[in-house]
Amino acid sequence: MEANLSRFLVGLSVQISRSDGRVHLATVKSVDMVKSVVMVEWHERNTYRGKEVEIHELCVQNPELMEHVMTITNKAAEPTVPAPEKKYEGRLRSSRIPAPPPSSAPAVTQAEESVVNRSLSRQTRMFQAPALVPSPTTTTRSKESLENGHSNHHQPPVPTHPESSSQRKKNEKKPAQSLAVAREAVKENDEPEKMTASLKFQGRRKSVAPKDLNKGNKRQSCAIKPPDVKMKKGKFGEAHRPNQKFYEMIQDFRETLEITPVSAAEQIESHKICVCVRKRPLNKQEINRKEIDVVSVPGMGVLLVHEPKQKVDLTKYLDNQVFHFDYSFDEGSTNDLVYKFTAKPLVQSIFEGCVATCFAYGQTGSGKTHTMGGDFTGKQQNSSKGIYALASQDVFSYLNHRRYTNLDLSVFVSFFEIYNGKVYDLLNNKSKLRVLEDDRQQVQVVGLEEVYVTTADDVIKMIQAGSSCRTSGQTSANANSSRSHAILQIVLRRNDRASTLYGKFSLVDLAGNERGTDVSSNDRSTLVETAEINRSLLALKECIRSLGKNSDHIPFRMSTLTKVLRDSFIGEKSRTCMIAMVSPGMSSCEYTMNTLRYADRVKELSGNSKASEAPKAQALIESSSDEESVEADVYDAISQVSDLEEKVYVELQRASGLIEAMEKTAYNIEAGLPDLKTFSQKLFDTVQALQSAVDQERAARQKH
Ligand SMILES: Nc1ncnc2c1ncn2[C@@H]1O[C@H](COP(=O)(O)OP(=O)(O)OP(=O)(O)O)[C@@H](O)[C@H]1O
Repeated sequence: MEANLSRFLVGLSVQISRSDGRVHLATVKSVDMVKSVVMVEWHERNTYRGKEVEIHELCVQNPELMEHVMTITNKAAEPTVPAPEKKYEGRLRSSRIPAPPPSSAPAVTQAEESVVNRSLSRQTRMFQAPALVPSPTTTTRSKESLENGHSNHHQPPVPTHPESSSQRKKNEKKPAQSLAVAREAVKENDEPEKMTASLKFQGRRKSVAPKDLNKGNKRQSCAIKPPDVKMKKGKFGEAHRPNQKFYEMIQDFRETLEITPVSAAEQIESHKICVCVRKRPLNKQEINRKEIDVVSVPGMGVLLVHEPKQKVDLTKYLDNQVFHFDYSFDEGSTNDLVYKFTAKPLVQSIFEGCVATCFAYGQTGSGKTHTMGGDFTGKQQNSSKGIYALASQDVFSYLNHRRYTNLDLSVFVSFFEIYNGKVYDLLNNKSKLRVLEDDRQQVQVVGLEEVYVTTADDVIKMIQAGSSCRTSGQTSANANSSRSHAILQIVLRRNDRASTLYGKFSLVDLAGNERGTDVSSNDRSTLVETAEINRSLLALKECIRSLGKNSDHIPFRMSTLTKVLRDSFIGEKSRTCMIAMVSPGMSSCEYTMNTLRYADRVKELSGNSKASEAPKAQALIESSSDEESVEADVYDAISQVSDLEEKVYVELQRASGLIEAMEKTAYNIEAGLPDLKTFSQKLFDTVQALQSAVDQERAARQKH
């Protein structure tokens, strides 16, 4: 039967429907009766793409086929099932995803095999399983990625285009292009002229607004009709993956993206303020929960969030938000690669006398500690693989470099944390320290241990000791790591009598921002903790923005964090880098958006960054339409309102703390009132007695 059906169907040109709603022609390449599907292929954007289509779905789409298929199916007398078509196994929808090697497949029954193939295919698309034999294009990319510092088993999910290298060269010349490519993808279904218009908008962040999705034909393809109209059945059924529809929409979207990951060979640009974003891979729990990955990193500083949304009429759609930073690192990027473009240039800057600061920002579990402190093998952290250690190694390389030896410098290290506005020394049994400011506005952390070090190993040992102290201390204090800021400072001092400060590098693992706007908790300590974190993160943002504006007013007194880092925000010699970490899962989408908005605001004024240059340059070339500039204005206004909201929120929290303190005082006064009354009565009695004694004395004198 399959042979007949194959003979009939293979090579036929048929209509297929995409999960984004498009219907177009494709050629049938093979038939798989076990799965009751056909594999179709079509040409799109200079490459061949593939997809599995269920036979019944094919018949619905191509009614003229129905009769023939029925005839052949009914005629099938022999129930023997030939070996399933292997050609496209593991490729599922994209013809560019590699197939698994036959030898690696375990011996399974046909039914099992079908299930195995399906789940493999699913994973392949998400995580590019390492066991798969790569196709020629993917092999090139894998090698290239490895060389570029991308770990093999975390290859980005979107395969490369055969023309990507030439395209990449083009992109290298035009940094803004990647954003354009992403936007093009966002609008892939627009008519060409609309698409051209859409590319003109080069704002920093762009939301493909849901309001537009169902306006006439415009971007209608991004929306899924409700089930009672005409809905494509999920390949694995909604029950198997809770958000199958969104998953398919995102996968289809990704097929249109061109990937240009950060390459280790790329030129590193020096920035006064550099803002990057790093996406971690889905973790085991998220994979077990069948969470979908809603973040795409096409590279060239671009990151997309596919925010799943649903209208009141149950229409599902993606609100695709585009963000543009100085660098965007995908889930395959190693700490080495991230380090190279973020902290490494800052290490060199401290040998030029700069005050450098590198921040890791993001929600709990997004990878801040992984990036700063080193990756984990089980529960063991490999401290030599984090930015702390990599920076320390480079500090000693530079120190011994002939270019800097005549500076006659020594290296000192301190490691402390800020929890609830208080500073604790992690190199001195977590002793509590005071922060003082002198007449010249110099801030001192009184008694902070500053240890002289001679090798990177010394620093790594101190990081390990400090981190363990931090963890155990927090357990006893009932606070977890994400609720405190940890700061490692590497200080260069001249070997003169005064041990003059020459350069300083602060590496900061910030408190998680995940509960930044959570006001549902009534627990007072949580509220105070949250208010403190909010205040410090808000203060940090304001200070970096002031640095970007070259403003004289740096609001560093707003929080202990910004107080102790005051030097970082002042003057020509300041260098700052923020790495915003994001978790890719759909359940983290809101936090991811908060993180990206925050980073976006930090970056906004960093005039020397690629991120802000791209739109400016583009604006010179293309005059944006009224609609676009209104959109940009609205976005700016929203950002300002959200900043104000944050400030109001912080002030409210502070006010509520003050009210509470006043209430406490009032209560104490009230509690002390009876005593006060008794005391005043006694005083009154004493005064009376004294008065009468005085009167008696006076009367006695008069008698005399
Ligand atoms: N880029 C990455 N690649 C692989 N695994 C990662 C990556 N980033 C984070 N992880 C893993 O995710 C988990 C959480 O990461 P991590 O502890 O660094 O998060 P965090 O943001 O520091 O959280 P917290 O604020 O709670 O301290 C760890 O098991 C870590 O190994």
